Amino acid sequence: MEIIFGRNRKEQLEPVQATVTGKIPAWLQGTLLRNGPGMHTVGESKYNHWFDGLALLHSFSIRDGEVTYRSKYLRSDTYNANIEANRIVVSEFGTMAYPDPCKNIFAKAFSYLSHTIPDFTDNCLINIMKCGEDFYATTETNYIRKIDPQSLETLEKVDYRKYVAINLATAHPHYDKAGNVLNMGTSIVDKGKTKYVIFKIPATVPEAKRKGKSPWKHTEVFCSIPSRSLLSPSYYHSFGVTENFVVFLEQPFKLDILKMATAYVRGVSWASCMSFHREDKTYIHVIDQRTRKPVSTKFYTDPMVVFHHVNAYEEDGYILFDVIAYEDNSLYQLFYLANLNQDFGENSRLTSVPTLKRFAVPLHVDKNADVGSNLIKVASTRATALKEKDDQVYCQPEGLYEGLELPRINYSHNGKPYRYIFAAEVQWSPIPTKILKYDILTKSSLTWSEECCWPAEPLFVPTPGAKDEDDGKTDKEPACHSAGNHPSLKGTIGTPQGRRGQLGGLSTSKSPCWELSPAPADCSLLVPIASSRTSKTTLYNSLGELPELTES
Ligand SMILES: CC1=C(/C=C/C(C)=C/C=C/C(C)=C/C=O)C(C)(C)CCC1
Ligand SMILES: [Fe+2]
Repeated sequence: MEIIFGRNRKEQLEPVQATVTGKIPAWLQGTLLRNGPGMHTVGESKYNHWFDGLALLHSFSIRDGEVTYRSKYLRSDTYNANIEANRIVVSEFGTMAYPDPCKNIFAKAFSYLSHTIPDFTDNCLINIMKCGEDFYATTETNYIRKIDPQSLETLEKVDYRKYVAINLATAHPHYDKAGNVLNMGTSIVDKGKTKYVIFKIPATVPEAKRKGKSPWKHTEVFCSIPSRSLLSPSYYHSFGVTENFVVFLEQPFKLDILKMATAYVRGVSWASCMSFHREDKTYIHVIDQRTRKPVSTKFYTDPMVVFHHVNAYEEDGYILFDVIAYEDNSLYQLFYLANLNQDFGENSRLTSVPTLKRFAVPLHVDKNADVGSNLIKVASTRATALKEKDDQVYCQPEGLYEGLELPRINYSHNGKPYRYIFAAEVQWSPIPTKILKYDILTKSSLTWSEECCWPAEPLFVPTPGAKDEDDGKTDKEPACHSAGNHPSLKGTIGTPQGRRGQLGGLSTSKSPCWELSPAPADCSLLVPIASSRTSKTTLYNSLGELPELTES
């Protein structure tokens, strides 16, 4: 089987009716929005990395047991400039581009250097964020783009920097019950300091307070944590929250700001300005949401690379938090299109397997505890936290499961005790073949797979009125499709099958990106993301589009 990555996708502007196999519960009404790279070549020019591709928005509208699919490219300034020039003119994660065809790099470089940090892309391909009633396509730069969730049209561009001093922000915010957004970003060399900023975007602002101003004006800095280094802040893709705390990992996967400031002149990509420092530690910052200050104990663990926090919660004076950890940054390396397209089998092997790890952090450290003693006294985990000198605590995680990524949970348990993780199973290859349900309590797991199916990030939607954490199926409705009939994988949702083997998939969002509908948008459906009996299958993964697979 030949696997072709980075082939440009056509947008599907008119909604098409999907073929539904099985039966979708009648109460399932809503739209699943997904985002990801869809175009990797513009004219003769090609992006280098899969994360560079131009954002393609997808929607799956489910109503009365039927599904319609549509897709549309995000009309970002980046997209428009590229299309107009018929070549890539805006730099992305793995591709440095030159707007001036004569490559008059010096004039350009001066203007960049005078700002230290260049103007980044607004190609928001990673996720969809909900702020109040509004939806935004997001990436990890300072720009996000409002979108119309029905028509998938691109609306205004929001520059975070106007409201909070950050240059980068995560695409995995958290949401509280009221829908307020909690996110983190990095402020680079601003007034001589580099710091990580936690900020809150209110879901709504009363008109009296708002006085006609944009609700963004009410974005509030919650806390900021100084970076250990002015010129090499950590890269992070997500963070954890509990009811009272925020957990932030300052990991030794870092951005080199000096390299970034000169990348344009040197003709290298942003990705080349990131490196893993395996000799360094990973610092675990715990921020008390009530005082808005980091706790004073210095927690740390061994070097690792984490993209996805799964969940975190408080138990008996401890914080337990779960992440998918790697031993290095090989994941990013793997997604270079050159690696993906050539000899896929060998070049696409991860050098470290993504592993679910549980950490435990004590909230009260007994000053008199012996140096070397384990401060973790909860029976539920084998994770340890060893007391050291000078208020330092060395945390060692408990390894729970190897070979999973794109984790999701029942979001009503976000920040709270929980038991189940839904994820894509990935062993040594970045292309998942199974959906996994992992039970943290019994340490047992269930998987679903089917021939010619490459699942994306699963999404758990609870049954309306569900009591059990993993109740995502109504007894009145049969589960859909073959996978849905698996009694124990109930509640996991893939994306409905579309026409001619076109299937949807993936969203990296941590919150339910369902919108609209007076009926509850909850769902308990498991449909394979990609299941086609035709010889051509188009898939989307958690980043969006997966490659086209052609059977030979
Ligand atoms: C453009 C740009 C960036 C883009 C990063 C991207 C696009 C990351 C995607 C990560 C994903 C999808 C991870 C999945 O686990 C940086 C490096 C933040 C900073 C410089 C400018
Ligand atoms: Fe992600």
